[in-house]
Amino acid sequence: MIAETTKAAEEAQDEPFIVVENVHKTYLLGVEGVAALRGVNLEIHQGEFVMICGTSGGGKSTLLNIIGTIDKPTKGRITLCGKQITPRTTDDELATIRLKHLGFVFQTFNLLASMTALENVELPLTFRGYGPKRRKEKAKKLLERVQMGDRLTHYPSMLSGGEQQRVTIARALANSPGLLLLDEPTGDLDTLNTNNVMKILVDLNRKNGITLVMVTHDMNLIAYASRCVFVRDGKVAYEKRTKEEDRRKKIRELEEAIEKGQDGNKATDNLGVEGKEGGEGGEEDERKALLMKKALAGSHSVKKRKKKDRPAGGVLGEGGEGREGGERVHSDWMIPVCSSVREPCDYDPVAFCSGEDEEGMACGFEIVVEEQGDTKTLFRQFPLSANPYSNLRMGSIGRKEEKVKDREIVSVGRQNERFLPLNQTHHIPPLLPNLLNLPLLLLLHSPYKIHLLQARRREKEANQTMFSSRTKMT
Ligand SMILES: Nc1ncnc2c1ncn2[C@@H]1O[C@H](COP(=O)(O)OP(=O)(O)OP(=O)(O)O)[C@@H](O)[C@H]1O
Repeated sequence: MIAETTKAAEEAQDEPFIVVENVHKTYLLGVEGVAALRGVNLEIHQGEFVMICGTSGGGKSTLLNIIGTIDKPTKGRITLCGKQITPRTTDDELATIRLKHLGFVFQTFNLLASMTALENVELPLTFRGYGPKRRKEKAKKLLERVQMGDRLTHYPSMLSGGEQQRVTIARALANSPGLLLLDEPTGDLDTLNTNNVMKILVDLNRKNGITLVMVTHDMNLIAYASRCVFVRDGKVAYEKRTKEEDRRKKIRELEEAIEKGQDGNKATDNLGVEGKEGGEGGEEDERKALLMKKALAGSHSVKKRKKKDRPAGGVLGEGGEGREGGERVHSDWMIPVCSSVREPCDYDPVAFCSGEDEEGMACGFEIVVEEQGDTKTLFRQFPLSANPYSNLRMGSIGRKEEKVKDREIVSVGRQNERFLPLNQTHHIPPLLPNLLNLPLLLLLHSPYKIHLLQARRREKEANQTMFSSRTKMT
């Protein structure tokens, strides 16, 4: 009996964790479309660390997004954790798979600038209904796991790129995923930070048994993985396994490099702000307040983004407002959310409500969802003292009206308006650069059904087309 059980367990282990069968993906663009994947076949087993490499534009990110269910194949089949995914799989089913099994890490850190490291990690736990005490404890543990226990109250702008990426990894681990999908997680990092991130990933794989699939351009990294899959012209060109002894050697070298590197770099690692946990000191508080104001105003440094010129995964717009080369850059992507009064919803809508203070500075937001006919505030954050509704630009919840008095929302109750129309969403990018990550986070972490509209390149075009374009690119 025991022998049989063991055999069954071994066979289960032998079952591939991810099966990609003849997967095609064509993006609808122009008359012909873009064939990003043209018949990919791939199997990945539990506990593997697989890198996806290959030429630029070859289809790596598309493949990763399809494995991660944030994009759907045009043709072909994916089996993920024993569940078959086809073009007919519903968004609800996909959300459940993501919530149960998957964690995501992207090249750009996607942290919310107005929230501390701890709060950023708490966010997915909030979406999942954890109470404040429980989620704080869990978020703290996750941050300690990525060696960020001494940066809990730091805002993203106070953290180095590598530290921000570690916070993102902690956030991706919030739902205890069996599979972590990473799209060039070290693409924006220097060597020291790349080493730190790689060490964490290797440990997650080897010590915690988490399966990793990572897209990278960096050929120096591939020996950390057990296998590398090379993708070219929308197909798997070839695969290469790393010899276990080579892998061990590479990891040993990594550990040595970290030991040597960290001593010399610690002081400059976080913009000179040493981790003073919960510091009462006036100077520290002032510095934090200033950095936070800057972050909210979108003036924190935004690194050049490799994929700036197209929406990530074909689903979400990237961009936002920031400074590049000292210039203020406005996003030309729409924030792809919300339903409209003009078009009745056939899904649970999500609205963003945001406000700005007298100086026009973004100061808060909330997310409202509708559940069985009732609206409910899922998340609310008004970190600055100004009245966030003094100049309401966007959103508003159904059958309810909100007023703000002394920083607290005191009443609710407006009739006949569910949400502000979509044509007002173009106010958002200049208003809340910070918010651009929210649709992505909601998509990845919330159990709510969210219907994302394809981001449109130009506002003008978007204003004309958004009401009719409800569907994602498939
Ligand atoms: N949303 C989109 N709309 C239209 N075409 C897209 C979209 N996303 C990707 N593509 C196209 O699909 C092809 C594959 O893109 P993908 O991002 O998967 O490649 P990649 O191998 O990850 O590239 P890179 O290494 O440069 O990041 C490219 O030709 C790209 O231009």
